[in-house]
Amino acid sequence: MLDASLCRHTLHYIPSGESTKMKQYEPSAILAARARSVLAEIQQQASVTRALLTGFLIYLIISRIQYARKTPKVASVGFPPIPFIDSYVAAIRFLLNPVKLVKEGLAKSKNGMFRIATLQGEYVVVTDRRKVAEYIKAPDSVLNMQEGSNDQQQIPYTMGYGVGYRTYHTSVVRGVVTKELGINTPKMLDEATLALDDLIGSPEDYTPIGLYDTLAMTVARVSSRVYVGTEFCRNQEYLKNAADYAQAVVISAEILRILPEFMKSFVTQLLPVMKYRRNGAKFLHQYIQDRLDGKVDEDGQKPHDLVQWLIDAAPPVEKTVPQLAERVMALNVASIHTTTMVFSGALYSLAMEPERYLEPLRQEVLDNLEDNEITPAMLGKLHKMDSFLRESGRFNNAGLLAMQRNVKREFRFSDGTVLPPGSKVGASSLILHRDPEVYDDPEIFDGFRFVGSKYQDSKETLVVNTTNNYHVFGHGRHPCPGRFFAVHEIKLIFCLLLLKYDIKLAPGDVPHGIYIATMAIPDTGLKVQFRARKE
Ligand code: HEM
Repeated sequence: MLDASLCRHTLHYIPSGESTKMKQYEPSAILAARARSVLAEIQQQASVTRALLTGFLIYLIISRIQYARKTPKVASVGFPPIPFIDSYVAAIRFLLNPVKLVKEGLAKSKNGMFRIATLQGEYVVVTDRRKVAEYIKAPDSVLNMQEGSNDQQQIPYTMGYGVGYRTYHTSVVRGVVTKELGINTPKMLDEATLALDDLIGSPEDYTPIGLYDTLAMTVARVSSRVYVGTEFCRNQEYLKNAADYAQAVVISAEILRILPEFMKSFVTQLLPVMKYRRNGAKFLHQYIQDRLDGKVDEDGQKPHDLVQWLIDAAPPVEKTVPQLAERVMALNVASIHTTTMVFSGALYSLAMEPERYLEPLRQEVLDNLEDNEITPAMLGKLHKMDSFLRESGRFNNAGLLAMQRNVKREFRFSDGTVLPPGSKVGASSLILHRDPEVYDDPEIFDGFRFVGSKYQDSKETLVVNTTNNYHVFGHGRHPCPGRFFAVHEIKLIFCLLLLKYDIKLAPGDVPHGIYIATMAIPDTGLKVQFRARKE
């Protein structure tokens, strides 16, 4: 066998046409020498192949060991028993059927935790409020929030390096943006009134209005009045660019997440998200430059708006026009669709049962007006509205993976379960917002659930107060600092809507919210019927 194959191999080197002739005169010693060299060559090739295969095998073993090291030992769902591709298959299964998998995980898990795979990596999903209470207290050196957000939204690429790593805007939002809410209320009311007049008008009969887009543009306009003043908040192109940018961030993050790190900067330049970011910077360029040059109000005072507050707080490296523009755009992302999703969920619930909720909510507003005016103080007295918004958040805005944290140093739960460095953890609001030990009849929407003797004076149950079982705004060390602004804005627009309109859904219409991976997305296409109220 060996000989025959050797001969075939030897003849291979003989030019065609001469083979028979040459073979006749070739002495056997030469043939043997050739055979030996070919054998050596084959042996060499075989050993190279063997070395390559061994190297590859070692690589697979090491990567599997590393994978096992950073994989918490908890139940898992969606993973087929096929090493190396199990995580990819599980991620695709999760993408196609996220709610089913989370419910399966809940049923399978013995300790309120299970593992899923997503396109952005594997996560331990916590479904027990006692476990949420444990992990949510951990410092960022152990369970890191910003890295979790950077992963989720690919912030350093989609919104800018500074936004991802120099997060001074968080204290601006927690501080001055919240403190100046009272002063800014008249401006916000003024802008909301104008926006609703423009977008809904005063229809005499019930008229279908696309709720999501109407609210998104109203929220964008009212927020922008506080962020960048009248020059931009009434500029439709600016508002649309800001709203579209937020959506582009979400879509671009999905694409970037699956790329290796070294390709991300380059690919980001080709994605639509950059177009919106550049447009935003063009719009705001002169406005920010004037402020950096020290421009003051007509009355000689420092202006009161987001641009000024950011300039006052920014570290020197961030005090440039492009970076400040980037930061304003990033806060638009944090504000517009988040607020719209929460608000639209509540209004759909109202429009589904107007006979149950419209009059009580409206009467509460009428009873609390101060000299016929909406004021910051009266907004604080609207307990039914507050309960309605909290219940809507509990029921309608329950994502599958809130409060995502990246594990930097080993974290050990009290039952001994370990989250190794490199792993990721989050909590499932869909399960925790419907915990029957905490909420009576959790599967029923009860708009006034948090009003009444049981909850009297209980600050724990205000819409802005986060708990282990209510995380529309997160919880723990990093609750959303913009929640006071967002809720204030929603309440004042809600008051105007209740005072101005009758609201209902057309017979047979129901909102169809969906889950895209871990996010709960409300119906963005449904039309709600509005009619100017006859007093
Ligand atoms: C209804 C509207 C809003 C919702 C549902 C919402 C929700 C959230 C959530 C879930 C988090 C992450 C919390 C965590 O992981 O524990 C967060 C963080 C944040 N939000 Fe909001 N948000 C809203 C409005 C706003 C607004 C209007 C602003 C700005 C004015 C804002 C600025 C921020 C910032 C800066 C963070 C990061 C906080 C940190 O790093 O500690 N949000 N928000």
